[in-house]
This record gives sequence, structure tokens and C-alpha cells, in this order.
Amino acid sequence: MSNELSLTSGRANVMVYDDVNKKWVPAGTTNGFAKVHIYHHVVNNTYRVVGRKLQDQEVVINCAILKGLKYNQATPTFHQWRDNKRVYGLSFSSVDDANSFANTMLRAIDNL
Ligand SMILES: CC(=O)N[C@@H](Cc1ccccc1Cl)C(=O)N1CCC[C@]12C=C[C@@H]1CC[C@@H](C(=O)N3CCC[C@@H]4C=C[C@H]5CC[C@@H](C(=O)O)N5C(=O)[C@H]43)N1C2=O
Repeated sequence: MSNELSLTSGRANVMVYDDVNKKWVPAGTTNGFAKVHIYHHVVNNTYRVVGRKLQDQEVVINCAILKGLKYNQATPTFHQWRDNKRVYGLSFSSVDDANSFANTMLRAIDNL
């Protein structure tokens, strides 16, 4: 990530929605908090969400933020969005982390 800037990071439990069983499942191999960043590749003007588990650095999310992304703040600490393959959910450890992440996410989408 040398050519990418971390614009914000927050602590969240990263989930993906299991459409078959209609339930949220941990995005990585185990449940647990991750440090979730929004990275900006300045030269390309692209953005992505990257999250690594606090415990073992496992990358549990690495997804592009594309133009027109609809970021749904379902509750003050649970935010979600879709890409063409899956639905992501971030269950933040605090409202402050959630707000900071959401503000940066909305600015990134606006800047695409
Ligand atoms: C048009 C569209 O795509 N709509 C999407 C949402 C969306 C809208 C606009 C843009 C993008 C998106 Cl993504 C949609 O509605 N989606 C996406 C997949 C899942 C879901 C569908 C059905 C279920 C019903 C209940 C609801 C749900 O999941 N929650 C309620 C609110 C918070 C509540 C919080 C936490 C999580 C932690 C585990 C579970 C629990 O608390 O135990 N849980 C919840 O229960 C959470 N659902 C959804 O969000």
C-alpha cells in the first residue's frame, strides 16, 4: 500500500451476507474485530476498503469503492453496501468510528 493513503480507519467486525441461508457471516475465517481502512490511490483517484483482523492481520475485506456506491447506515454502528458479488456489513465498535468511516466513505464516493 505504499502508493495509497489511508484516509480513515476504524475498528469493526466485518461481515458478509450469506444470501442462501439469509444470515450474516464473518468475512474472514473467524469472527472478531478488524482495523478497517479506506485507502486512496491518489494517482489513479481510486478508493478501496481494506480490513485486517487485529489478532492475526488476516485480510478480511479488500473491495473497491465504485462510483454510485450506495452506503447504507442501517444503524448508528452497523453500515452496509453491495458490490456485484456480495453484501458487506461493518459492525463498528463505536459510533465515533462509524461516523468517521461514513463521512470519509461518502466523500470518497462523491469524489469519483
Ligand atoms: C435493497 C437492499 O439491498 N437492501 C439491503 C440494505 C441496503 C440498502 C441500501 C443500500 C445497500 C444495502 Cl446493502 C438489505 O436490506 N440487506 C442486505 C442483505 C441483508 C439485508 C436484507 C435483509 C435483512 C433483514 C434485516 C436486515 C439486517 O440484516 N439488519 C437490520 C439492520 C441492521 C442489523 C444490524 C446488524 C446485523 C448483524 C447481524 C444481524 C443481527 O442484528 O443479528 N444484523 C441485522 O439483522 C441487520 N437485512 C438486511 O440488511
